[in-house]
Amino acid sequence: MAELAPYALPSTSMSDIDIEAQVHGKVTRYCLTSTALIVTIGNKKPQTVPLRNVIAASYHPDVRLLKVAYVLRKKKKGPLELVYLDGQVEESRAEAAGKLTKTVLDWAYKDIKLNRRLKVLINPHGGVGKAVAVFNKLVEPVLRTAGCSLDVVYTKKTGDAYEIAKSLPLGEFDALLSVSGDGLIHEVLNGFANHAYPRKAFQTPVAPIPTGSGNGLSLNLLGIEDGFDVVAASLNAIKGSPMPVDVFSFTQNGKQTVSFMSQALGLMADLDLGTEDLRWMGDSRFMYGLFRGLIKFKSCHIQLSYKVVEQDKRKMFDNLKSRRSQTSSELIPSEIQDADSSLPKSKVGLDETEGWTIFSEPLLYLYAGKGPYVARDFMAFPVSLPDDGLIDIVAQSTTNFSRTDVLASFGGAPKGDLYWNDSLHYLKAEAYRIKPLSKKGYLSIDGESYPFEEFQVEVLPRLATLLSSYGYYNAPFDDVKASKQ
Ligand SMILES: Nc1ncnc2c1ncn2[C@@H]1O[C@H](COP(=O)(O)OP(=O)(O)OP(=O)(O)O)[C@@H](O)[C@H]1O
Repeated sequence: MAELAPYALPSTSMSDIDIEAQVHGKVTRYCLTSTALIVTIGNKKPQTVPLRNVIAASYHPDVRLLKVAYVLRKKKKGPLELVYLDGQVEESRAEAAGKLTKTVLDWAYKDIKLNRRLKVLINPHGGVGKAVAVFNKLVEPVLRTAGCSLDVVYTKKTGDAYEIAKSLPLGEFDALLSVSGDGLIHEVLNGFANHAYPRKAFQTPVAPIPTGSGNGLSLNLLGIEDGFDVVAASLNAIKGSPMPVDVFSFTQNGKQTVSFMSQALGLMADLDLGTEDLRWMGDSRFMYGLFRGLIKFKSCHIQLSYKVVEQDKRKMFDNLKSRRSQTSSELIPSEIQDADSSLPKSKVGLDETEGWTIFSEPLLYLYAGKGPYVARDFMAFPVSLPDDGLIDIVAQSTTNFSRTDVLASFGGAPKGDLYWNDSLHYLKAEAYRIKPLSKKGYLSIDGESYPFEEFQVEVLPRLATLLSSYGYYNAPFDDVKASKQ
């Protein structure tokens, strides 16, 4: 997990909040520092629990019971696990125990609302079909221990999540959790777009709990180490801060849909939609699809045109670095007023041509979207920013480019190395258009299949809200590659 900024804590006398309790007959020592609770059980090695990982702390004077709960990685590369410690405190330390739990709770939830009210949608059939068991065993205990109230709905079919989001009572929930892959989130955001108060609906922070096959959104928010860790995702649901993000307006045959992650054609759509029958492989199916597609090495017959804003790779890389140095307080979403509650109007006409560029090289694939990771093995948009008002477009030309080159450069795909490849056109645009030049092909929108027909995509700046523990996408992009430029 990347380093989170330590909380700025009030000064206090540390000796007052360093106490002992009997936990299952073992003397357990709790010592609060400015960034962590250090717990030493018996003669064991002390556990350093970052305050962000503490989810509950209480003292019950009638039975002199000190209760602390946190999530911790017990093994270096293992998942986060929920730990409860209920300890008996000596009478002489009762006051100190009360003070310890109050201080721990104040600091562990600094600027974060306690007891969040969560709407939870669970797709029992997402990914490898284990969402219900995972929720019951790993997610619900963490959320309940943190005192969250849960309104849980199991989706029964495609469209349920859309309907729920469309009529979500606003103001009743602090966040919406999607125990699913990215497909259900696509439905939720489209439900918000069709809500009676769309802008306000979009202010409901969404937090993914990754139980799908790709889980790109979770990877982008939590990073490669924690992106598939449902306990890390639960911690983000409890403690993450609202982060405004751009989404896209996708218009096809006069119908507007919201896309939040990616649009893919050519090889990149084949490896997603062409591998639906291989869901049992988990996210390895994407790599399998990639190799299968590279063996075929089919050109993608489309006309791409765009309204470009930036295509200097070095500049886009520098912008990424400077965005990461901003503090999260500079990124607080602005309140939407009632009067401004309709969806933003399209600024780009469908027949507008001024300021548009037509890309003329033959393409292996076109990939456009937001959020660096599209899968665990593939950082497709390494310089993507959550709220720059632009869409990142990757156009992989087949000119001067061989199958061997592609395979070689895909070795570094998890770290975004392809970005620096000269035959890969990477640009940021306000909008783009696709005209298919052949009859057959796949079009993937956020991993879902759409007709292989003409469409236009435009950015809807900072419309949606996600919960984030970082305030940016947690996808470190290699500086070493940049310095080679
Ligand atoms: N009970 C259900 N039975 C079948 N399909 C469902 C059900 N509930 C929702 N769906 C549909 O399943 C689709 C995929 O769901 P989800 O996003 O959870 O997983 P996934 O597609 O495996 O993961 P990823 O999108 O990460 O590849 C959603 O688009 C949704 O419409």
